[in-house]
Amino acid sequence: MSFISITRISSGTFRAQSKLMHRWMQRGFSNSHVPLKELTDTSDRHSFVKIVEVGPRDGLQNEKMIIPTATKVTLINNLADAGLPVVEATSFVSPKWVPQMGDAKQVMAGIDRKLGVSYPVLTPNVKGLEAAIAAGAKEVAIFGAASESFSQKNINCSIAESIKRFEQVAEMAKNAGLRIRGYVSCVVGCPYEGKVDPVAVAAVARDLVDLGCYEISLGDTIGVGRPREIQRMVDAVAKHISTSQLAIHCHDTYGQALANIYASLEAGIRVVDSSIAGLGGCPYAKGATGNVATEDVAYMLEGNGFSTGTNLHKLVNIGQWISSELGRPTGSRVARAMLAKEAT
Ligand SMILES: CC(C)(COP(=O)([O-])OP(=O)([O-])OC[C@H]1O[C@@H](n2cnc3c(N)ncnc32)[C@H](O)[C@@H]1OP(=O)([O-])[O-])[C@@H](O)C(=O)NCCC(=O)NCCSC(=O)C[C@@](C)(O)CC(=O)[O-]
Repeated sequence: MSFISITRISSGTFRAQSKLMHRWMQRGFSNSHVPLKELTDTSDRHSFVKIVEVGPRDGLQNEKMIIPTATKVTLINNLADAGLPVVEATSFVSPKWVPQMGDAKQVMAGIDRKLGVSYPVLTPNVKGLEAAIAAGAKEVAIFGAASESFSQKNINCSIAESIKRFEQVAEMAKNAGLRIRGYVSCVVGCPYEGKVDPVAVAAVARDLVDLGCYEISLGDTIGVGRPREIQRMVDAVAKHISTSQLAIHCHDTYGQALANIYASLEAGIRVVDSSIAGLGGCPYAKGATGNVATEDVAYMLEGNGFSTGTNLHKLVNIGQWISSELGRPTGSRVARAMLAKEAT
């Protein structure tokens, strides 16, 4: 298992980290359990962590009140301006299933496409893919699950059927020159089946890579995971897929998200999904709360020797704005703390 993506760090950093790895291996530790402090405590402390902002899609999809398209467009543009390299914009799913995403085409037509920023969209089937291509999407995401019941509830088919369906979507997407990201939901727990076997997660993740996904986002959909479970799960997946191709996607239902992200960093992951102001929840995962807040992730990473390319003050303001549009306080603890400090 590789502990860090060679492509994302300088060769000097890599050499320094390789030495550290070697030292730790000699002391009988596996490479996934080298203390993060030592991994990042090198001459070049700033290894980059890519934050994938999922607020406009995952964050808003569960909102009951239909949000104006113009608000969604402003949100996406502002998030890109705050330095986020990836802003998941919307999903081309059935509006009968997820009414909030019914304006996907209009959202894609309204946003500015900032150079260097990716705006992926979810496409569960060929119909969704065709609509996404027509709307000018350059990157799509297919989304499966490691739990049969969740797969049925979320996309109305079994895991095996979903992979078959995605085969066609992926083939068409590749032919159209699109990048494909893959999601695996319920990587530690399922709202219908309870605990999920890491082996099942690895199998779906491997299938998605075989279909051509460049990155697999491992989703703790209902936020039940704890650091050791997350680390065990990542280790199981990493037996089949390099950690340089993995992302972690944590919901914060039990308040474990940041700890789980930290555990994923220790396991070698360098891509983190998050949602501005902690918005979110999956319509087919009852009781699950929002994603981990982007502001909280950026604060933690930047304070631990990683760079994210984001502007925390801008993120806090955006989170505050969208939360007020939705009529609720921000779910970001960092934002609350910073705003309280500013107010004094
Ligand atoms: C997959 C389907 C479509 C199957 O749904 P189905 O009912 O089996 O599909 P169907 O092919 O029988 O079609 C039913 C109707 O939907 C239409 N339809 C069919 N497809 C589309 C489409 N793409 N766009 C627009 N319309 C569509 C289709 O045309 C038809 O319309 P009708 O003839 O009845 O008027 C449905 O189950 C669906 O849309 N599911 C999406 C659910 C969803 O979006 N869930 C949230 C995202 S996943 C998530 O949040 C987890 C994640 C990724 O964040 C990671 C994590 O946290 O774990």
